[in-house]
Amino acid sequence: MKYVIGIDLGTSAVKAILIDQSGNMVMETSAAYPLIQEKTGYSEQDPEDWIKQTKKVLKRVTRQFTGNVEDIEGVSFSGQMHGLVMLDENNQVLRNAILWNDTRTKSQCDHITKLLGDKIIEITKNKVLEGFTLPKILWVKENEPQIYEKLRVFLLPKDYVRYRMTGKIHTDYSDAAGTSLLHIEEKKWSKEICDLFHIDESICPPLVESHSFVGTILPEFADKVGLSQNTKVFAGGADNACGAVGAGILSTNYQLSSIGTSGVILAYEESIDEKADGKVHFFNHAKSDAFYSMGVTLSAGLSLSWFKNNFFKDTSFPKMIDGIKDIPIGSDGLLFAPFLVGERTPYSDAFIRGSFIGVSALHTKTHFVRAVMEGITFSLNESIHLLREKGKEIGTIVSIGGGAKNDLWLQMQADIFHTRVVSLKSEQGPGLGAALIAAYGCKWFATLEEGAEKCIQIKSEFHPIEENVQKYKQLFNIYQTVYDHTKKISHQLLEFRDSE
Ligand SMILES: Nc1ncnc2c1ncn2[C@@H]1O[C@H](COP(=O)(O)OP(=O)(O)O)[C@@H](O)[C@H]1O
Ligand SMILES: O=C(CO)[C@@H](O)[C@H](O)COP(=O)(O)O
Repeated sequence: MKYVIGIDLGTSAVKAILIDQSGNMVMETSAAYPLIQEKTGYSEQDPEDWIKQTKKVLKRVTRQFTGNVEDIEGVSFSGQMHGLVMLDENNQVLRNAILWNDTRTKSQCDHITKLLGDKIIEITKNKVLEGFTLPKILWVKENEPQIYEKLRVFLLPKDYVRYRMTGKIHTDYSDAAGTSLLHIEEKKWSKEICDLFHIDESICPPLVESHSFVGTILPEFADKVGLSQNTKVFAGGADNACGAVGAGILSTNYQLSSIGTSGVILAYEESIDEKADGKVHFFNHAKSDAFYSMGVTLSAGLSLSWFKNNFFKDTSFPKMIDGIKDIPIGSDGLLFAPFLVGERTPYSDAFIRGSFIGVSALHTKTHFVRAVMEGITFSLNESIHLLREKGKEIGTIVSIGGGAKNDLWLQMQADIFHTRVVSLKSEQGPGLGAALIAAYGCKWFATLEEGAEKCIQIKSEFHPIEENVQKYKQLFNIYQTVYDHTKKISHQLLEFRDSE
């Protein structure tokens, strides 16, 4: 029996899964690392933490593995998108990685948008947002010129881990798509954008397909983690693209809802969107020459973890959530907007902040838990709303990520999204997607679709309950007015805080 490993470099943790050639999930393990938030709006990680924890999960896999490690034929990656890792001429890391949820780059985004105008959407099919990579590069150029001077190549997070494993430098199209530097249709780094911002194109890593074989494991790395040096390494993809592969979003029949640190609603696209307007993201898929549209809630799982860490520290997620059964839909008039770190879809506003509205003397801590979960799901529903407006038919939604572990939340998704929602045997969509990419690279399957068919198993399904749907529709209409009503107050509060 042969095996492959999928490594998902998430924001909160790295997860590794081992699958066998029959499509069974043999092992699943994870190791966490911290976020470094030196100032408000900043979000960084030390790439060395990724390496340490990736080695730890791989060691765990090989220690528990009862077969011959030579039979672990391939490895591939899924990674948090957009993060900037800067390497010098000796491929040494120059500074902490600046992550997708870091919002320090407002002025760089304004500058890019001013200089490029409509061209940014024409070339990259997306607006430029604070989280994307190009504005981060420009921020370092302006604010840390001594570091920028030494920059020889930048990588996305999972590409750096793969580099340390293989000694080879690449990125794949699905991750490159989130940099604001890729010509999405031509699948080339945009010379026009590089030239306009005086960026040497040589800092952009060589581009490959997600299933491309990029090398084998360096002897020292292999020894350390117990893998064979012959294990083949395949490029992998952006976590949302891999999540889509791991959830079988390889045709227009299914859409994806992912509640990780961020939240995502994603729809498969067969061809380039000639009419992309930047309201939702449009990126290259990890499946060759396919694409996807996606809306992002910046603080989805993060909102619930934030709430738990502050108010339910010693309670588990299942126990904390269980109480919401006894709270009615709408949390007795309490509404939450999950803008803890700004919001992407549909507002693209790094400075909006979250709010609880309607707090009254009858509300308990558990009302707040329900309100947080409802607010996150309403935010995701804004992306569904935009996709429906674009003419997308929302059929069955496959729910993945930490949020898919809870049946009450899955039912809430079905009721708010007003569609059938299914959960999978493993909610680790991106890790499974990475494993499927490795398996496809190893030629276990003729297509990714065939692999998905064999490996993805539905666990349970949830149908909208009409009475709930109607109540949530009313509430969603109210939710949609929160941004406009709180924008000015939010911005004033940030000004006040920053003037202190
Ligand atoms: N048992 C659970 N039920 C519901 N939500 C959960 C549960 N466990 C974790 N979560 C949510 O899932 C999020 C983590 O999801 P995950 O997919 O692991 O994130 P990432 O890939 O960003 O590291 C947490 O922030 C938390 O809000
Ligand atoms: O910025 C985006 C997508 O554009 C995020 O979805 C990141 O890719 C991080 O993902 P998680 O760690 O939340 O899975």
